[in-house]
Amino acid sequence: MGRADSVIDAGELRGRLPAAHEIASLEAARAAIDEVDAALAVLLERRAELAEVVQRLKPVGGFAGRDPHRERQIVDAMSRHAPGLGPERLARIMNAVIEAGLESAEQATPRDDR
Ligand SMILES: O=C(O)C(=O)C[C@]1(C(=O)O)C=C[C@@H](O)C=C1
Repeated sequence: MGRADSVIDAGELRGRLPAAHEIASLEAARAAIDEVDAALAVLLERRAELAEVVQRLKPVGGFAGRDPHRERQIVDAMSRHAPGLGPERLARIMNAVIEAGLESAEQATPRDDR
């Protein structure tokens, strides 16, 4: 499902992650969560770095240049990989992720036009 030149194939990643239904103890479930969260942290940080680049390239970056259409596209695309979570929850999660990225970009490269 990933692009040919993609370094992260979402389908392949799903297969390598701990399978929830195979976990029976609290300790094992928390250990699996810790593992997933470590990967999530790496991905979230990289995503914020990429979003920062976008802010520098866009004619109007930061919160002032927020693009609801693009954000809907992101959630729709992600929904296909996370049908169990559902688009509404995913939209709330991604709203927080996007806002954190914009805040982080603002700190890294403060703009004087907002
Ligand atoms: O794609 C953009 O235009 C961005 O600024 C990046 C991004 C994102 O974090 O993905 C951030 C804010 C926009 O509202 C939409 C998407």
